Amino acid sequence: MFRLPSKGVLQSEALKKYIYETTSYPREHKELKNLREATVNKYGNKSEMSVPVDEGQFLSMLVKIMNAKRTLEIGVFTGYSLLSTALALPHDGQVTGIDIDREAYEVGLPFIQQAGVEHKINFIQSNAISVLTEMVNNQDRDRVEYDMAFVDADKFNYKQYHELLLKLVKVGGTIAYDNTLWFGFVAQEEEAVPEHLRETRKAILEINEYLACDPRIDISQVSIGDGVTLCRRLY
Ligand SMILES: C[S@@+](CC[C@H](N)C(=O)[O-])C[C@H]1O[C@@H](n2cnc3c(N)ncnc32)[C@H](O)[C@@H]1O
Repeated sequence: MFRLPSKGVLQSEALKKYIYETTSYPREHKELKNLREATVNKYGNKSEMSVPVDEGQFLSMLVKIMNAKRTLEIGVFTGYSLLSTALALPHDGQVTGIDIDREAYEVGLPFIQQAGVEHKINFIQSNAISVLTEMVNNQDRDRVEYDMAFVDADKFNYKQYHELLLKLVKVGGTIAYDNTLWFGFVAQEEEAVPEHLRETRKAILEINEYLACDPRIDISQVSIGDGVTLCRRLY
């Protein structure tokens, strides 16, 4: 009798390679490819902090499906997800990207400029918690509501980001949290997890539980990249 392969097989490196080669790489924007290669050249292994090419396309699709016009990004690095978003936004759309590290953003900036979308980007070099807190405090004055937010920064602050973003993203809008499957280690016993990944895994397990119990949102866990949790604000 035919039996379906186990989930482990479905998420293998071979399958990832198949997805990249058949769907992702052929449709990757030239400047995203250039930015990705420049990031690898400059940062080596650390370049793995960038969202992978299929996740960039997923974000782009989300922006388009939602007809998003104003979005937030927490954690920019060299800008792979930022450029994916900016390319997907309409001409008068804007993504506000927040990161403490301007140097990394400047590695990606020439490719953003070459792609002709710099005008859609508002980069803020700062700690994201203080920027978001200020945005919430100035909300009456600024009256800006965001359609979408993508969170890809310090995992220990995800709960705080969630509380702030629920005040900034409009009802019906989406908040996407990256890395919520943490290399698959969320599903393993602590002893099986390399020691340097345990603390972050614990923070991710906590936020996953927190989000799963939150009645203010619809939720969907997506197994793309390192896991993306999609939350839709209900009220
Ligand atoms: C995983 S990387 C982001 C990758 C990016 N989304 C991409 O596709 O290239 C995480 C980024 O979060 C930034 N970061 C960490 N903690 C932060 C904080 N408290 N406020 C702002 N940025 C922060 C780091 O400087 C780093 O660039």
